[in-house]
Amino acid sequence: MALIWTTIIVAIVIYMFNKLLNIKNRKKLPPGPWGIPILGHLHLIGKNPHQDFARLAKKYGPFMHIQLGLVPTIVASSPETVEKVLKTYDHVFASRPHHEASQHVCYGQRNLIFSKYGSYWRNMRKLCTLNLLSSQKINSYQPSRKEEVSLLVKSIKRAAHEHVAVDLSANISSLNANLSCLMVFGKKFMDEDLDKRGFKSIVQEVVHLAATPNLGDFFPFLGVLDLQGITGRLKALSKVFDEFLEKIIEEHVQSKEHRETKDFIDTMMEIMQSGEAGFEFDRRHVKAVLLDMLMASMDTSATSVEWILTELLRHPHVMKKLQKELEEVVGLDRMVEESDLENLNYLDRVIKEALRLHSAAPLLVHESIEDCIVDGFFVQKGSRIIVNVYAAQRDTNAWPEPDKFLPERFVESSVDLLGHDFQLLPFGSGRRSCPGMQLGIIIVRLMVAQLVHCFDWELPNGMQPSELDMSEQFGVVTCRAKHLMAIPTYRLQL
Ligand code: HEM
Repeated sequence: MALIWTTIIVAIVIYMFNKLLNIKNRKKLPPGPWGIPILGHLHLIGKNPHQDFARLAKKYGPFMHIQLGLVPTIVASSPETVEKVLKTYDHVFASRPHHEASQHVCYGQRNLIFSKYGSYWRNMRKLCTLNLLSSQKINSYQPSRKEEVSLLVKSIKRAAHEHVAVDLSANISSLNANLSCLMVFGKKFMDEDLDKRGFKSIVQEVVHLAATPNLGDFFPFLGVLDLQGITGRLKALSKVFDEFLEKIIEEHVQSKEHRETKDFIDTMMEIMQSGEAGFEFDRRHVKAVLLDMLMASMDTSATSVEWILTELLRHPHVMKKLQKELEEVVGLDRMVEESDLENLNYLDRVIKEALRLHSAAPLLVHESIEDCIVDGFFVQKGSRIIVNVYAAQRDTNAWPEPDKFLPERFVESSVDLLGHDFQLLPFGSGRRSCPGMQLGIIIVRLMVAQLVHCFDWELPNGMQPSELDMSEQFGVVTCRAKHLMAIPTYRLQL
């Protein structure tokens, strides 16, 4: 108890000291709501922070200042202010804040996703882009994508035969987990392989804990106390992961088998053993990046596909139009091939529009590495910089009727998904944008095209499209709160 009181008193003293400093320096901060001592604005943030920030931005503007505990925070919410953050001042805002979870799970923030901006991040990003995520590497996994998607279609075909509803969310997530494991480890993992709780549930627990607001992230001196017990759980999980990764790396090292398609472990271990990385690169770095690739690829693609299918089920006329395009380009006597994807223009529009409404990562979290002035407003070094993708992608100046699902809005538009346009950023933009974008787009296109081409879909229990629950569950990725269920009918003639 005495410890907690001491902590609270120290927090109050630091808070008052910061306040006094700010008053003395009289720097003009961006507009924002009044906060309360110690907490700042933490109490204004609920289960869906992207929606809470968007509501606040309507009142205080698209470049807003808030205080999350002891951390000064800027939230950019319009395409114009997002451009300032991710383009004009990208060199200042390209770092990441302290992240208690990745300190423990990702070998002291040695991974790419959470590493601070600097030479280590630059070297690691280059290494991953060139060796793991190049076009050549992505193409080398084409056969396993084809095989895994065909297996999913076969299993759904059985459900179609019995005319029963399938859990699309679970199936999509399982397929993505398999694709990621094949790419990273060279094999799929059964549930019991990682721990008796199961591979997927362990990964999901880490992802969930990583997204849970940790007091240590907002009051750094509270980190060691672990008042919420999150750090303890993360340390236990990181031990499970570490043993798992050690075991599988060892299997790779011992294996004399020549593998035609090298998985990420083969590639990373080769680089480590050759000593050619050109920067400190040992087993901890290999393991941190392997975890990155697993976590970054599994849920982002799955969530994107889940939301795209949700919107198609809510808008049957769009589903029909997409099926018509697939019939014209592919025909009904074969399945979609990756080479067909570039000819599917309507598919492209459907995907853009669904990711505009449901970005897997609605908030991008960066950190400022130095003091700077943006449009006359002071941004302090060490500020957390939040890009509210959700708000920018629904900005009324950029998007007429922003809440409506209208793939046709892209007919005359040159806006793409690649981060050139600050009103559509599902993969981010600038230095910290997604290096797995090309792979992510292929997987999403392929899965949506295949599921819509092979099957007609109807909602179970006579549910009307307008009755579909659209609640979101915010996290490292923001997925559907409830699993998507639908009844398939097979439609190909083969
Ligand atoms: C549809 C699928 C995907 C989506 C929507 C997505 C989205 C994103 C977003 C929004 C970011 C953060 C940008 C920022 O903070 O400014 C990101 C970062 C990242 N993504 Fe993806 N991603 C996807 C697939 C993938 C895949 C397949 C991989 C690798 C196998 C990957 C690897 C990464 C990595 C390593 C980062 C961190 C980059 C850095 O901090 O420098 N992503 N992704």
